[in-house]
Amino acid sequence: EKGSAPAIPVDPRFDIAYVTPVTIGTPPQTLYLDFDTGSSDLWVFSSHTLASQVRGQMIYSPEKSTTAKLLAGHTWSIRYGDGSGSLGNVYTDNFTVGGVTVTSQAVQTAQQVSTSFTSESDIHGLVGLGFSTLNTVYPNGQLTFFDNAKSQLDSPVFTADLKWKKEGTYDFGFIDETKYTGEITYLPVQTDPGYWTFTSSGYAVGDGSFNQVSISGIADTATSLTYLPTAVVTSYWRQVEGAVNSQYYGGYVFPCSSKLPSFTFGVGSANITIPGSYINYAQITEGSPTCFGGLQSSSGLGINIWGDVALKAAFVVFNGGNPPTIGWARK
Ligand SMILES: O=C(Nc1ccc(Cl)cn1)C(=O)N1CCCC1
Repeated sequence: EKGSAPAIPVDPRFDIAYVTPVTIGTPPQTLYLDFDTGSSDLWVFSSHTLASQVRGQMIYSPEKSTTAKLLAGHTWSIRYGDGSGSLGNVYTDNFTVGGVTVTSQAVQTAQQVSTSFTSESDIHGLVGLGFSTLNTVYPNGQLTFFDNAKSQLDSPVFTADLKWKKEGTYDFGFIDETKYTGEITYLPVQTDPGYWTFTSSGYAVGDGSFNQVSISGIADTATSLTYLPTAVVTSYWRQVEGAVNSQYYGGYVFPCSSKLPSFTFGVGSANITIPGSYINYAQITEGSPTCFGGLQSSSGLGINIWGDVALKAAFVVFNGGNPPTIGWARK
């Protein structure tokens, strides 16, 4: 089996996130979910979510699905790197993405969600695509959609072709050669504790010289920006006149009129170049001459994160084979 589904930018003014249509249950209920390689819970806004915390989201109602089964005695609770979170209980039901169906997928129904989820009406939940070891369901951890689907896929892979302010694609079970140029460079993945963790071989700012330095980080499709070591980020923003690391705004801001340099990162002996335009993330407020950078320091996170700002510059293969690897190609 194989399948494809669109990755639609939420608020295409600045690619906050990407959502993908899925159907759950019988008859099928359609929701738009944020596919997240940085976590491993599949949770949705539901008929169980506090009414005061639902603001326009589509919801999954298990009581309207003839194939839904309560996973009795199971609960979940998750906290993300930006401080947002959700919690609730668990059903199993049929779950379909791009024509690939998993029967009896654990679908975590939210009873509570934090304010940032309530205020984002275009995101109706998340599909975790990290390793199942990260799943928060208690007392028995559940498998991700990808882990459940893997055995029925033509190849145990999924790919991410995210795009700048445009609709991209998630493919399952195959590698679409038309989506990239040149070769795919595969790197080893550290699967402990459960992220797609790989080591980049270095970086260059604009047309500058390449700095060979190992940067271990996670590929995270649900993190909007990219967070790298302070030394790397400082050397980037030093090239932008008027850029400052603002305590007030919580990161590097710069004059929106700036022409930003590109940022190149190494993947083995190859490299990926993020155009400067992708690093101009957004005006700090509507109409402001000050913009917020898409490349920020990871100090304080304890982890480097290659988020959407980096991922959308590449075609990325998440290979769930034995051993798992991650592939990068230019496009
Ligand atoms: O919070 C996240 N990433 C993240 C991590 C660190 C920092 Cl500073 C900011 N963001 C993340 O992946 N998600 C998934 C759903 C909502 C947020």
